[in-house]
Order: sequence, then C-alpha cells, then structure tokens
Amino acid sequence: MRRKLAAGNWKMNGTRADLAELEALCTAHDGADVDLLICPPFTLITAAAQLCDGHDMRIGGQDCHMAASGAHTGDISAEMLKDAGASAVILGHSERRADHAETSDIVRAKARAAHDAGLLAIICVGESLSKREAQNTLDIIGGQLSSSIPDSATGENTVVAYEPCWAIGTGLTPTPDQIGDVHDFIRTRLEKRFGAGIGRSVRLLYGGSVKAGNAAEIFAVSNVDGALVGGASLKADDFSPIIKALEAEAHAS
Ligand SMILES: O=C(CO)COP(=O)(O)O
Repeated sequence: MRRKLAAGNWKMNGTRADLAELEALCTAHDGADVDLLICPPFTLITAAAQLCDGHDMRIGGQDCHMAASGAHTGDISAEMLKDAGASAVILGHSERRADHAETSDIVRAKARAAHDAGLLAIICVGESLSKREAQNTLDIIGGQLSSSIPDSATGENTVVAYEPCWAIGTGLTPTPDQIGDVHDFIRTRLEKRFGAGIGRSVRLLYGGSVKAGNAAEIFAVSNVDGALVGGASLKADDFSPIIKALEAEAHAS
C-alpha cells in the first residue's frame, strides 16, 4: 500500500515571515495518515527544517546540481540540501525545464545525485498544451519518463509528479479521466521498466491548479497518490483543506 503524499512547492516565494504558515501546518496536521512535505526556496530550508523538528513534516529543495561539489557558482548540491535539513528535492519541474533549459538527461543526472545523497527525488513530467492538442501527451510523458528517471530509482527514493504545463498556475485542470489515463500509463511504464515490485511502489503525484475545491475529485482517481501543489501551498488555510481531502481519501481507500 503506497502512503499518500501532500507536497507543497513554494517556488520563488517566501521569506522568514512566511514560516508562520509552515508552523500552522505543523500544528494542524500530525502526518499520521499521509506524508507531508514543503519545498521552500533554498534560503528557508535550514530554518524550515529546524521549525519542523519533532513534527511529521518533511522539507525539500526545488532543484539540485548533478555534482556533489565544485566550481558551479550559484548552484546547490544534493549533499548541501541534505546538510541543510532537506530530505527531498523536486527535479525537472517544467519551470526549470523552460527557464534553465533542463533536459531529461540533466534531470536524470540530478536525480542520481539526489539518490546518492539519500534524498527523495520528486521527478516531474508533463506535456505542453500544443502537445496535448496534437494528442501527443503519452509520447511526451513516455519519453520524459525513460530519460529522466535513473536506474537507481526505487519506491523509497523516487516519486513521479505528473504536471501538465498548461495546468500550472492557470486554474485549468485536466478531467479526472485525463489524469487517470496519464497516471495509469506512468504506472504501466514503471512496472515494465523496474518490475512489479518497484513499479507499483513508486508514488505518483498530480500537480497543476490543485485547490480545496477540486482536490477530493483528483485524489479519487486511480494511481493518484497525492499532489504537488504550488500556489495553494503558500497559505496554511489553503493547503490544509487539500491535506484533509488526502487524509479522507487515505481512510477511504
Ligand atoms: O507547479 C506546480 C507545483 O509544482 C503547480 O502549481 P500550481 O498549483 O500553482 O498550479
């Protein structure tokens, strides 16, 4: 049975004052029924990890370098994330693929570095609107899965997040059937490549305009093991109902 995961991606948002939101989440949720993760910007990781000490709330980064150390100005390694108190890292987010020209090969190398450092790698895949309209969604996702996930993946060290680019921050979401089709496809691909044991144990998150109003419907879809939430993870009052919807789904299933 895969444990469900509610993950928040704060993106380039948040200063120390916003840690009050994290504190409120820690108070409201004990993590008994679902895993909880917030990925704040690098600058807040140490303080966030200290704040969450003693709570079932994990802290993650939003990117890491593929090398353990070296002359890479402005970059952060997986080891550094771990040292700062992170236990997970988001990799290959479509904003990084677009803004920093990250290819799936680069994402795979970063995921390997994350595994080597003992971090949970949350590997993102997703199609653009034009690819969906051209009915190329599964081709795109299939290619991204093969190239972005390293051979070192297991259910313990890897999560795959399906985030259609056109649903991110737009208020648009795929239908439950569309989400189910992609999640079932990802599950099948993972089982083929890694075998049933690992293939069935990797958790699959949906991401893209998840909010309180649509969370329950999305969480009921087959092979959706939780969500990677952007905008609605910034405020405890917005994220808490999403976590509650996931807790309810965990009880029901
Ligand atoms: O990109 C996302 C999470 O990584 C989704 O962002 P939104 O929830 O703001 O659409």
